[in-house]
This record gives sequence, C-alpha cells and structure tokens, in this order.
Amino acid sequence: MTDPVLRLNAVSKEFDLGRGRRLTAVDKVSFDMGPNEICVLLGPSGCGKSTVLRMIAGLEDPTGGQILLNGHEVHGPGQDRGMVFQAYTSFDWQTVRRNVEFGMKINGVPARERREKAEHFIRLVGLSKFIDAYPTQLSGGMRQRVAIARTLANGPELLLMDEPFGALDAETRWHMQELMIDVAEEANTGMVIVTHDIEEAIFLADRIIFLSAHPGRVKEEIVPAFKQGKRYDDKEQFVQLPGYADLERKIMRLMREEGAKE
Ligand SMILES: Nc1ncnc2c1ncn2[C@@H]1O[C@H](COP(=O)(O)OP(=O)(O)OP(=O)(O)O)[C@@H](O)[C@H]1O
Repeated sequence: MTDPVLRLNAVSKEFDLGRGRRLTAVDKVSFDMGPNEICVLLGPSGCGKSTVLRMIAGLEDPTGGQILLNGHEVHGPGQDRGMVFQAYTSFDWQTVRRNVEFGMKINGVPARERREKAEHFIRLVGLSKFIDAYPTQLSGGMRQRVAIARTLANGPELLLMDEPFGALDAETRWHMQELMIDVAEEANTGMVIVTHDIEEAIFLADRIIFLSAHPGRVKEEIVPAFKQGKRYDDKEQFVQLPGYADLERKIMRLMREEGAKE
C-alpha cells in the first residue's frame, strides 16, 4: 500500500456504564486504508462497528490507541470526513439543490461555485431531474442519494457511512450499491462503510475489516482477491464471478462462529 490515508493504531473504546462498571466495546483495532479505497467494517451485531466509525468521524474519542488521518491524529469532527447515517437527514423544507448547497454555504463557498458543485454531485447521484423537488416528494433511496450528494459536496477526503442502505428495500439497495461504486470512481473519495450484510460488503469493498463479536477485535482483514483489483458496478454479473461464492461462504462461517459467541 502507498502511504495510508487512514491508520487505526490499536484503537480501543471503553464505555463507562456507571457504578464502576465499564464495557470494552472495541479492543485494540488496527488497520490501514489507502487513498480512495472502499473499506467495509463487517461483523456480528454489537461487535463495535458503529463505535469504530464514530471514532473515525471524531464523534467519540478512543480510550486507547490512535486514529491518524494523513499522519495527523484525529481529534473531533472535521471537514475532511463526511458522515452519512441510515436515517434520512435532509432538510425537508428546502429543495434538493438547497440541501446540497447547504454545507458549502455555511463554509462561505461563493454562490456560482456552490451552484456548479451542487449540480455536479446531484448529477453524480442521478437526481438531476429532481433538483428543484423537496425531499418529501422523493423515495427513500432518492433521499439517501440527496444525503450522499450533500456530504460529497463538502469535499471530504473520507465518506463515512453507517448502514447507509439499511432502511431501503432490496431492489433500491442494489441500485444504491451500484451507484456507490460509480461515486467512488468519480468522486475520488475514500469510503468507510459499516454493514452487517455480507453480500453488500463483498460487492463494495476493496478491503473488509471483519470484527469479532463483542468486544470488537480485528478477526480478519480480507482483500477480495477474486476482484483482481477491479470494481464492478453490475451486481448480477458480480455474484457470478469465480471466487465470489467461496468468499461469501468463508465470511458466513466467520459470522456464524462469532455470532455463536454472543
Ligand atoms: N454510548 C454508549 N454507551 C455505552 N455502551 C455503548 C455506547 N455505544 C455503544 N455501546 C456498546 O458498545 C458495543 C458496540 O456497539 P456498536 O453500536 O458499535 O456495535 P455495532 O457492531 O455497530 O452493532 P449493530 O450492528 O447492532 O449496529 C455494544 O455492546 C453497545 O451496547
């Protein structure tokens, strides 16, 4: 790997549950992520995926270890990271265009540049026809695309997504997964995505960090060799590639082993 963009160095998180009780949610997690990679955090429920992502976002502080972004330790949120949550977080009283322009406006980006960038990212997520619509007039998948365009428009180096398609029906979910591959190619942004969906993880990931059941430790780091360094944006074609089924079986086994420990 060339110099990592993101490095987690023995990152731990203990929560204080009160009355002297403490819970170790994440235990000495280490991994590196290269420029523009799609890195997926996968593992059984409660293994600490969201906690790791929240620490990368700077929404939680590690209680041990370090998170380095381009060699600098992360302390708190920053514009170099943009977070997309599962729940739709658009402003319903503003049009798609205004939603996507919002962060840029706050950051003092001049009106013309704002407009051009908003149009670019709205096009990228396939919503040009709906640029003047309000989020309430859109489907769940479309609203999630607004959230993605809005986050990308702020120019983050890393897009952080916590179960971004969890609330969507299966077919919309496939479309969104395919879209994310195109977005990753075009937006030149690295992504860290939390999911517990094995198929989604294999489809999206350049690198999978599989966390063990509670407390979360890196059980396996998997670079899907069968992709041969390529990305595919067609799911039907993808699931038929030689090597796909083997990796799916392997991860199912890991998931069962870890799930049984809960
Ligand atoms: N603020 C908090 N205070 C106390 N415990 C917490 C807090 N946030 C998370 N935890 C605990 O840390 C552990 C990891 O939670 P986390 O949400 O990171 O897991 P996850 O892998 O994302 O789970 P899921 O897939 O079910 O969303 C869980 O045991 C959870 O109860």
